[in-house]
Amino acid sequence: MSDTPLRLGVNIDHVATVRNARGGAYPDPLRAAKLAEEAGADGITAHLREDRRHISDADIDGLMEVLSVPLNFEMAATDEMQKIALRHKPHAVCIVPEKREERTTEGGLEVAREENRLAHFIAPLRDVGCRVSIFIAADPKQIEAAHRIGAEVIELHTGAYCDAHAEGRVDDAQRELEALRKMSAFAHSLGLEVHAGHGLSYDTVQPVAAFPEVRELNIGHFLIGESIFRGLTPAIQEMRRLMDEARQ
Ligand SMILES: CC(=O)[C@@H](O)[C@H](O)COP(=O)(O)O
Ligand SMILES: NCC(=O)COP(=O)(O)O
Repeated sequence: MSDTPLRLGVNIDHVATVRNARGGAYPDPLRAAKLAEEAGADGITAHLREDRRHISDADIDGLMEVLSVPLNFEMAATDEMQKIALRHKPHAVCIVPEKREERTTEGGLEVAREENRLAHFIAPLRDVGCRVSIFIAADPKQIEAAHRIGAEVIELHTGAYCDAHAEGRVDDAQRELEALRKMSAFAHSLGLEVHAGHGLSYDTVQPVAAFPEVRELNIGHFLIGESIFRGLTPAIQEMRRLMDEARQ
C-alpha cells in the first residue's frame, strides 16, 4: 500500500493524429482535453513534434488557454521548441528524444553524452518556473546525468516493457519491469520525482502503478484507441480505477 498519490496525465496527441488524417478541425484535441479533465485526469500531456505530425502550435496555444489542470509539454531539445516553451511557460516541460523517421518515440533521451548542452538548455526553462522532466530509459547512467543537469523530474520510458508484454515475451517483460522498478527507487533516492509512460494499457499499467516512488503516469495512445470502443470518459475512468487498485 502506498500513501503517495499517483497522478494520471492523459496524452491527447493521437486525437490530433486522427484529425490530421483528413485535415480540418475534427476531432478537436482541446475538446478531448476538457473531457479528460472532467473524467479525472490530473494533467494533460501534448507532444509538439518538430514535424507537427499530430499536435500543432495552435493546439498548444489553445491548451494553455482552456486547461484547468497542468499541461505537460513534451518537446525535443531544440531552439525552436525552447522559444515556444518560454513563451507559454507551461507547468511542466518534458524533454524527449525525437527522430523524424521514427513511428513513435523509440527510446530515452541521451543525457550523459550531452550533459553540458542540456544543462544550458533547461536552465532558462527552470528560470521561468517550468518543472523540467527528462524522458529517459531505465539506465542509472542517464538518471545520474539527468540529476546532475538540474532536472527535477524524470519520466521512465515504459515502451520496452509494454512491447515485450504485447508480443508475449514474458521473460523480457519481467526483466524490463524489474529494471523500471529498480530505477524508480534509484531516481527517487537522488531526490528526483519519478514519472513513467509510453505504451501503457489496462494490461500493463498495474505493475508500474504499484511502484511506490512513481508519482505520475502519462498515458495516451491506448486511451484514445480504447475510447473508440467505450468512449473517452469511461476509458479514462477505468484506467484511473486500475491505477488506484494497484496502489492499495
Ligand atoms: C514522448 C512520448 O512518449 C510520446 O508520448 C509521445 O507523446 C506520443 O507521441 P509519439 O507517438 O509521436 O511519440
Ligand atoms: N510520455 C508518454 C506519454 O505521454 C504517453 O505515451 P503513449 O501512451 O501515447 O504511448
